Amino acid sequence: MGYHESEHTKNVRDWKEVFDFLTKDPSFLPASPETEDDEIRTLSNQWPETPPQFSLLMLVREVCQTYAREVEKLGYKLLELISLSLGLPSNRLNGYFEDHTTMMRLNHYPPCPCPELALGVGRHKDAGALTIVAQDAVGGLQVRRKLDEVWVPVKPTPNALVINVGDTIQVWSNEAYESVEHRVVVNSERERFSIPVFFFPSHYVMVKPLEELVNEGNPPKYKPYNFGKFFVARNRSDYKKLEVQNIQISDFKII
Ligand SMILES: O=C(O)CCC(=O)C(=O)O
Ligand SMILES: [Fe+2]
Repeated sequence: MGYHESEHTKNVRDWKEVFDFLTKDPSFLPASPETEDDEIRTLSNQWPETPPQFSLLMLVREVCQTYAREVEKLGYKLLELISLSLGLPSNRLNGYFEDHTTMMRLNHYPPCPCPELALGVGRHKDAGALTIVAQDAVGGLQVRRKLDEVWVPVKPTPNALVINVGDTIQVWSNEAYESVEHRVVVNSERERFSIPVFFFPSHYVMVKPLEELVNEGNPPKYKPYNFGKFFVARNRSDYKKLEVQNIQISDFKII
């Protein structure tokens, strides 16, 4: 985990640079998406080793970690509210996050000379449970309206956070909640900053519709899948050809 500027969405380099760090260090993910490969990879943050005390670097690290801790509290609160809204005990989802792989990202989208030819982030759905995003006043985040497939801007609101429901909650809730498709457009004049915190469950969690929510009248809409394998496959497929569809939860849909 650290700085890089080579994120791709479907083999197109995103017009952005990022700094990523794990909120739980170390975290664990499968080494590969192959089901027969049970090797686990250890991920660690790459903070500078010994920054001088009271340096700007030290301050940035502290501010980032404090912010992440607070947003994590909010994330768990939201998971509790989602559980209650589904008629479940408030702590129903907590066990899935014991060895979570939650990550915070600092996004910088520089001005782009040809914004019509590039995207800050190509269209995608977030694979995890929830994403909590702080964005500045520039704008650029868009969600795809299901009704007519029009891209609708998510207007920046001062002092407000954007909450994205991810694929995992769509499956757990058996589609009571839906993961929204979104993207980020860039512009030629103003740089943009955003800070998403991605809530990812433990890599070994088998994601499937919660048993309490399914019955004869509402049968499970998804087959179980391993979160870590799904996540790694999703990241890998971002480097495949444009025509190749990313792995999606629809691949596990029971029709
Ligand atoms: O920059 C944003 O507003 C959101 C970025 C995003 O969707 C992502 O990194 O998954
Ligand atoms: Fe996203």
